[in-house]
Amino acid sequence: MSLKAENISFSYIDQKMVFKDISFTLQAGEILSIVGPSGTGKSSLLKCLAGLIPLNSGKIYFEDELLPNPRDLLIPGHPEIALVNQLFKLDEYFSVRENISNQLHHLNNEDRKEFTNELLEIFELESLSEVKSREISGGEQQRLSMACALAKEPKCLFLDEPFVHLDVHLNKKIEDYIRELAKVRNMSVVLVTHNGVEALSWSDRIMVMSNGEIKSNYTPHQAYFKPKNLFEGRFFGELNSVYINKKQVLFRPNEYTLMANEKALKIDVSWKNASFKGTYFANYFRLENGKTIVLYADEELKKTKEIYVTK
Ligand SMILES: Nc1ncnc2c1ncn2[C@@H]1O[C@H](COP(=O)(O)OP(=O)(O)OP(=O)(O)O)[C@@H](O)[C@H]1O
Repeated sequence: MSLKAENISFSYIDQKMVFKDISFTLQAGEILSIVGPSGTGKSSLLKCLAGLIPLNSGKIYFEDELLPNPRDLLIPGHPEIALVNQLFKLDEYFSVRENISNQLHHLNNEDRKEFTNELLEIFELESLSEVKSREISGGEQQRLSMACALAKEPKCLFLDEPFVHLDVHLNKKIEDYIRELAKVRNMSVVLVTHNGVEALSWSDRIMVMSNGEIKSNYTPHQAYFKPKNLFEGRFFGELNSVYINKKQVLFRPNEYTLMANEKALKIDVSWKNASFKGTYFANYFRLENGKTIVLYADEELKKTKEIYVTK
C-alpha cells in the first residue's frame, strides 16, 4: 500500500466543506483517476493528499507513516510525492534542460544527462532545450512540469488535468511512458480530470467524485459499460437513456444491433442526421417520445427504422 486516506475532510472557509469523509487506499504502482464535475473538490483533494494544505479532520498515511501537517513544516509537502498542476513552479530563469537536470542531483553526471535527454525526447521538448522556461508556451510549460516531476523519481505522482494542452499522439506517448514507470518503479499515480474518456485508457481504477464525496469506484470497463446512472456514465462518453416498460435502460452508442434479435430490446427509431467522426459516423435518431439517441456505425443509417439494444 502506498497511500491511505482515512475519513478526510477539508474546507477553505470553516462553514463550507469542500469535501467530506473521504476514505480510500492507493496501491503501489496503481494508476487511479478521480473524475468529476468542475468545482467538486478534486484539485483541493490532490493538494491535501500531497500534504500541501491542511485537513480539517481525518488522516493520510504515506507508506504507513502519518503525512505531516503542512502547518508543522517549513516547506509543505513530501519529498516522495510530486504534484503537477497549473501552479507547478518552474525555475523561469533556467533553460528547459536545466529545469529537468536540476531535479537529478541524486544521479551521477552521465546518468543525469541520459535521463534528461530521455525526458526531453518523451515530452518533445528537445528543440526548446536551451530556451528559458519563461519563454515557452503554456502547453510547453505543462509538459516541462510533468518532465520535472518525473525527474524527481517520486513514489507518488499526482497529475491535475494533465491533458488540457496535449495533442492526441503526445497524450498516448506520455500515457505509455508513465504506465511503464508505474510498473517498473512501482510508482503510484493519481490523475484528476473532468474528462472521463481520457481516464478510461490511463487508469487501473476510477473514482467518481461529486459534491465533495466519492460516489463510485469503478474499473474502466465498469465505468464505461456499467455506470450506476446517467450522470456518472456521461463522463465516460455518449450514453443513451430510454424507458422501456417504465424501466430506464442505459446503453452506449455501440451496444446495439440492426439484426432482429429476440433477446434484445427492440426500439422504433427515425433517423435524423449523422455526423462524420473520422473512424465512424454518429447517427442521431428520434424516438417515438421525441427524445434523441445516438448510435455509432461505419456508415449513415438513413434507412434504419428499428434497432435492437444488446444490453
Ligand atoms: N484557494 C481557495 N480559496 C477558497 N475557495 C477555494 C480555493 N480554491 C478552490 N476553492 C473552492 O473550492 C471548491 C473546490 O474547488 P477545486 O478546485 O478543488 O474543484 P475541482 O473539482 O478541482 O474543480 P475544477 O475541475 O474546475 O478544477 C470550489 O467551490 C472552489 O471555488
